[in-house]
Amino acid sequence: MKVTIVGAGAVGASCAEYIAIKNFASEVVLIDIKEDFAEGKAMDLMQTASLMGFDTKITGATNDYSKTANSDIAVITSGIPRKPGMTREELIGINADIVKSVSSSLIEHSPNVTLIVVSNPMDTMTYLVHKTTNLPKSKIIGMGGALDSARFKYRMSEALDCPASDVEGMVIGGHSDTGMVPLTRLATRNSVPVSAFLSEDRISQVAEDTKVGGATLTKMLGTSAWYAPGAAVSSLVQAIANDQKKMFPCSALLEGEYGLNDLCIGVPVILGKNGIEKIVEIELDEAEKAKLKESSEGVSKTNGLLDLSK
Ligand SMILES: NC(=O)C1=CN([C@@H]2O[C@H](COP(=O)(O)OP(=O)(O)OC[C@H]3O[C@@H](n4cnc5c(N)ncnc54)[C@H](O)[C@@H]3O)[C@@H](O)[C@H]2O)C=CC1
Ligand SMILES: O=C([O-])CC(=O)C(=O)O
Repeated sequence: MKVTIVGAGAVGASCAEYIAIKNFASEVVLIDIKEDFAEGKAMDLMQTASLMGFDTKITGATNDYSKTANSDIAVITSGIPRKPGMTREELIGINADIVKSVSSSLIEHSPNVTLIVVSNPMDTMTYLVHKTTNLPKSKIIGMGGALDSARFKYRMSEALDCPASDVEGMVIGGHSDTGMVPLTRLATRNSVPVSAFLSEDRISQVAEDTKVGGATLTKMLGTSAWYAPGAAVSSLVQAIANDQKKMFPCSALLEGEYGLNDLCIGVPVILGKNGIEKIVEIELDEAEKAKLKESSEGVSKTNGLLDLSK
């Protein structure tokens, strides 16, 4: 199993580290445009192999896509992150050109690759890859919901004063400060609805904290987060690599599902060796449907800023 990660920055390197520690891939190639940067990150990570007990071979390359040839899975983290006070949508100008050229170079050397798009604004970058490549829709996956759901479980575990592993929950919708739809009605602690333990106000607070999870960390760190993003990507990569058939909310191209069309947005999908093997349509109540619709309008508005004629 060969995995390429484009962008050896904070998220890309964290993702490579978690993939290596989980020890399921034979090879990880890191690519960056900064001279020697990916090579340096790869060497640093390889010097942890004997300490952490993994056999994954990590190499780095500066913009040389021949090194990525025949990758099974590629992750796109190249681009700029936001600074405090910015929205993810403000990154579109620079990141769209980067994502377009990177996805085309990847596919040139790995025509059967499954792509995981991370660069922001992620739902729109995922849509851009659909519009500008010939990959089947099952092989273009946007990562956002897996991270947002992990943050939702973290916030819920804080409210419940329990380990996050006791909590089940999912966030669908756009990966943006206002567009996320945390499904509080369906969240449970060991199968018991969280409403059995928490007031409506406390549950709403968890949902609001979840939605601004990325912005909160960006304010604290001066740039956006990387550990949980890297871990979330590594879980998607592992689900595909090990054909796990696990369900994650991912940004997928919708063609009528949830009453939505011609956009990529976070919905539950089954991930296996063929990428997105199924889009799962769960029953939403009227309020959730309305929030997802509103979220989709925000994503479509950002998609409208893309120049698809180039
Ligand atoms: N979807 C999600 O849930 C998340 C998305 N992000 C996004 O991921 C992206 C990366 O974030 P960080 O790793 O923190 O940024 P970073 O600045 O640490 O790393 C980005 C790397 O991309 C490289 N790069 C730029 N243009 C390139 C090109 N054409 N080819 C190859 N490499 C190139 C840069 O040299 C840099 O090393 C940002 O757009 C950020 O907003 C970050 C966290 C979560
Ligand atoms: O907040 C950001 O800009 C990066 C990101 O998508 C996240 O951490 O959720």
